[in-house]
Amino acid sequence: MEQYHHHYYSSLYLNLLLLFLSLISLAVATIFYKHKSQYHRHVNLPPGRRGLPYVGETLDFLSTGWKGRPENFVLDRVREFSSNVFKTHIVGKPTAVLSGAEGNKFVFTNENKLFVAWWPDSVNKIFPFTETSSVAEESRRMRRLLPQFMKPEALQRYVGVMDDVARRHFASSWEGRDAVEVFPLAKNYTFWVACRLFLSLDDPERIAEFVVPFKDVATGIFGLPLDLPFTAFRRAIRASTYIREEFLTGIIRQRKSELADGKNADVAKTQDILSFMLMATDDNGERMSERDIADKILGLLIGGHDTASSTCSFVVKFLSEFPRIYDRVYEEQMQIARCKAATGEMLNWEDIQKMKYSWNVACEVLRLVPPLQGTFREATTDFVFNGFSIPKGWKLCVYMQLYWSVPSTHKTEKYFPEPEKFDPSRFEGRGPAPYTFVPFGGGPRMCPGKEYARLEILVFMHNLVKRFKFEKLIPDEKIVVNPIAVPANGLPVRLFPHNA
Ligand code: HEM
Repeated sequence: MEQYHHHYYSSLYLNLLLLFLSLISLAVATIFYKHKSQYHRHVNLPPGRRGLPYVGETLDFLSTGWKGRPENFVLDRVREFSSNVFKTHIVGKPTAVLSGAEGNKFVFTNENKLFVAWWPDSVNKIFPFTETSSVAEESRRMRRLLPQFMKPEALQRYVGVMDDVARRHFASSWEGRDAVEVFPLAKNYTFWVACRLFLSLDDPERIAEFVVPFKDVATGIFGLPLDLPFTAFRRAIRASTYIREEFLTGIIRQRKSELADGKNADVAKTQDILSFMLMATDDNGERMSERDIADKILGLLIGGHDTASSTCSFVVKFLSEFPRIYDRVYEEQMQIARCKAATGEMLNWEDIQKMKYSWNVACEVLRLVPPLQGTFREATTDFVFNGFSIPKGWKLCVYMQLYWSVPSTHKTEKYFPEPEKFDPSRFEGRGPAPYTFVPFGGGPRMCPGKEYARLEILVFMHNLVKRFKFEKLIPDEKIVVNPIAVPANGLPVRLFPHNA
């Protein structure tokens, strides 16, 4: 009996051992096969480097931005590999960087077929909505909400409101001063416009309290996602919570009760984005939660005021460097201003249509100092771009603002003659070639705030040149990109009022 048991157990052990060994070899074979097939499937990955373990080439990527030449990260590699797509490892993931007009065209025309919206983890931690939903879904929801707010009738209405804010902003922060720091003031202006149009908030002191936390959020978004004390990232997470809980929730609740009581006589309030979000319903007839509204408005306030304030500031920089261009902008704006002088009437939609030269100047500013250098996507399927395989799951960094490309001829080609020269006439006539000038992106995901931004930049230019000439106080002030292009020292200028 004992012998039987012994025999029984030893053969059981032997069988188990054999089973175990065959499972292991099966697993090894599967992994090997998978790896091999993956390797073969993606044998033609784009050229490029992985960089250091974990951080990859992230530090290189960020430091070129801190030095004010973010394009160098891309440009150096485009030149080194003679390719307008290369692989790298930034934001903690394997990434393919696409650039040039070919890259732009490919991304704008294959949106949602080959890739979807994606943001680095750092963005997801600062905007916590993505814990319960995906970036792609939230982006779709935002895009469904915005057209109502950005439709032509609404935009036409905003011109006068923007002019009213600009007049009060210039009167309180520029007039009567010998010198100002332009960038913080431009931010106050665009933030005030956003608070007024999104939330019907019009008290400059209350608005000013929140300028700093908003700055902290914006600075932390694309930095290193190190959640440690004293890092910009930790500050951004705190600031985001503070803004949503201290600032937005109170405003949302108050409006909700006003709407419920029906005591909202103020027409502007019923037409702002907050009322719109409170009343909107999704496909199932459900209203948005307070938290959801706070998240969306935070995103809009960040995206909507930081970018445009960068452009307003660089308009001042370039106008001070090119007096002839300043004179032409001045002439154009004064023709409009003179018609209004007698009545004090606000700017309107027709006036904006007359600001053609001024808009060419702003476009040239957007070309030379684009507020956003690029954007991200995630590949939802394997695909091929310019002969190179991009595997499913890889992140794409679309570097939209590179005027250099390496077409199949391997010859570096320029889209803009003398690309470093400030020349607004490039935008006259037919303007730049398709897919070369895309500061607002393109295709289905093009910036929904483009027209709104155009209006607020032009209204700013009108109010600026109507009042002052100016001179830079730091002649060779650097530009830093962190993550939005800004003047390193805030752009201090001396003011010369026209009516002095
Ligand atoms: C000079 C000013 C601005 C510039 C240069 C700019 C540029 C851009 C760019 C390049 C994108 C990314 C497109 C993509 O991923 O393909 C974007 C997206 C976006 N922008 Fe703007 N923008 C500006 C102003 C504004 C304003 C004023 C608002 C709101 C009022 C706004 C709202 C948005 C939103 C909500 C998105 C995300 C769209 C999505 O997820 O599909 N932007 N913008």
